[in-house]
Amino acid sequence: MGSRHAEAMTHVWPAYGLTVLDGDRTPLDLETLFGREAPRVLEIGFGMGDATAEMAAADPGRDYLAVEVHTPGIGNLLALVGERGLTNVRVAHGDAMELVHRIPESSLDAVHVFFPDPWPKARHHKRRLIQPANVALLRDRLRAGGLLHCATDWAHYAESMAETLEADPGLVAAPDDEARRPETKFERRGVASGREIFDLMFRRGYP
Ligand SMILES: C[S@@+](CC[C@H](N)C(=O)[O-])C[C@H]1O[C@@H](n2cnc3c(N)ncnc32)[C@H](O)[C@@H]1O
Repeated sequence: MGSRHAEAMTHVWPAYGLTVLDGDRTPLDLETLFGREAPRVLEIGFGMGDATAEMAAADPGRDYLAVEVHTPGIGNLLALVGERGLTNVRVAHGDAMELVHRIPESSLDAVHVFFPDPWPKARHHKRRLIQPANVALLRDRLRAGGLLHCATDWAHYAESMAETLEADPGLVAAPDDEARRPETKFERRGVASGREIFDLMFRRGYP
């Protein structure tokens, strides 16, 4: 771990970090976690977190709960949060779906899943994040009208995402929404390899 990350783990993690333990189902009190009442965005698998920090800095009226399993990414986002003085980001270390179980229903304004691991081999598709049971859980955590925004540079995953999202009975396609997000690190890699970028946006329907 570099000194920048070590410093962030010492000084930023205690205030803004959250460890996700497998099997822990204690409901999260988001108002206490963020210290205010505001619309909330969940970002799943933020990688190194540069895009997350950029979005949170440009969007101070909303709170960002960002979850990642990769330790260097945790250190980097914490360092960015400290350096940029961001008070609207909380950094969760652990499995995203374990965290989702702890988020109250109808409490999120948006869920971002940007460039999740594509698991291209057919025998690994079951490891993909965007699959029916996970989508149902994510949709329940959104408020009515809340946005589920997925992006990928893998055409086959985009097709399977579209099928899964369209099949969910509580989601409505939002084709006219603008894909407003910074370019991410994995997106840059995909573009450099000549791959097309797909943004899929769905909103939770009103009951
Ligand atoms: C392909 S990278 C994309 C990172 C970033 N969103 C970007 O676009 O640059 C996928 C990320 O998801 C993280 N990830 C995979 N499974 C996860 C899980 N179950 N919970 C949290 N993060 C996960 C990985 O560690 C990795 O950093």
